[in-house]
Amino acid sequence: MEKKKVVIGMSGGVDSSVAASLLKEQGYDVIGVTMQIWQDEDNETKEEQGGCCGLSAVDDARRVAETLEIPYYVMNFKKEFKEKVMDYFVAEYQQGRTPNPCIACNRYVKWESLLKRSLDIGADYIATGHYARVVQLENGRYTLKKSATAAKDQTYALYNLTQYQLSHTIMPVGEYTKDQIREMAKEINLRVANKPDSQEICFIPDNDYAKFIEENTDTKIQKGNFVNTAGEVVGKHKGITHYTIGQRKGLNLSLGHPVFVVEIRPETNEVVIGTSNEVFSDKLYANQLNFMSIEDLEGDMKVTAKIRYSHQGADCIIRKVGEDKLECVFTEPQRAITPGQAVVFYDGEYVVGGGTII
Ligand SMILES: Nc1ncnc2c1ncn2[C@@H]1O[C@H](COP(=O)(O)OP(=O)(O)OP(=O)(O)O)[C@@H](O)[C@H]1O
Repeated sequence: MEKKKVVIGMSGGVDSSVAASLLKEQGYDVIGVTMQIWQDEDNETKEEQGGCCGLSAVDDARRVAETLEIPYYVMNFKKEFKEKVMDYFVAEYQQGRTPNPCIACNRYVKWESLLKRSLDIGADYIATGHYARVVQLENGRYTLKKSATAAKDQTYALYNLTQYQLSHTIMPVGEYTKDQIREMAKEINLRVANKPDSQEICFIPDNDYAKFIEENTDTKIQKGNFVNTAGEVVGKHKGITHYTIGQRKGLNLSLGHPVFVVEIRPETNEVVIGTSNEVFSDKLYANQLNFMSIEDLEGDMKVTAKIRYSHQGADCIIRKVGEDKLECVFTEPQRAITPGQAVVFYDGEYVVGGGTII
């Protein structure tokens, strides 16, 4: 029988390198691909342009491919990444929301663009080093199951993959712990075995989001008022792009008690601050819905919801309140429900679906 062909996205890190090796062991015909996504053309030789797709990533990935004796290519996805990830990131902040660029990158760049190009060159699947497991349920639907190590689980950032995309996806490292993956990397003599995990947002290496936004927009970021929940002006803010819900640091307000951002109002350029109690809420609405384990939501459903990557999850009831809108009511109020972030629903270990908090 002819071997199934898999394109593995290689970022030069430990996880995707071991994923490539596991796929080879499992008998697939494996092709390594590194996507070039964000570095500036003029700066390609600069060391600090590393990221997950700079020169050192390509060098590392190429060496791993040589060690594993698999064909290796570098593909350019800068246009897709700029449009679907960087431009979206800037636009969302300007609208007073807090975006999640990794989720946009996963769906549109990794799964839409890379999957398409991979199928075009004759592949049957794409694979990544994400900590998650693709499973097909008894009802025939594909979904994601949390990774064996809860602490590394990345299903949150993958909730919006479609059924078609999931049916062409393999995530080989989801069954293992990070320690096991590092062990395997050593066994197969991968030089990248001790490489640290990648951090934060890849295209903003110094983590200064506001500076990045300012440099990537023609619209001038305007200073405005901090107001309290009673509507009184209590200070001046640096521009709404500097803030997110729940933020306490960097407000430069001394009101005699701790204050937090509770709302951002782009239409009036106001940042609303409140007490720690006012950052809590027991309800959210979401749109841009995508369901995995179920075809659609009918009636009420009891699930666990994660409202940000680092959230441990909370019990709630979800129900549709429009064609592309749902309401989620938590058993206990949750801190800092943030518009623009994803909310992902779980039934035990399995992803039910998710959406964008509005
Ligand atoms: N530039 C890229 N080119 C190809 N695939 C990529 C690229 N960046 C990320 N990926 C794929 O997405 C997966 C998850 O990426 P993420 O940034 O979350 O993890 P990572 O720490 O880079 O993982 P790794 O240890 O494999 O480097 C990677 O394991 C890899 O398969």
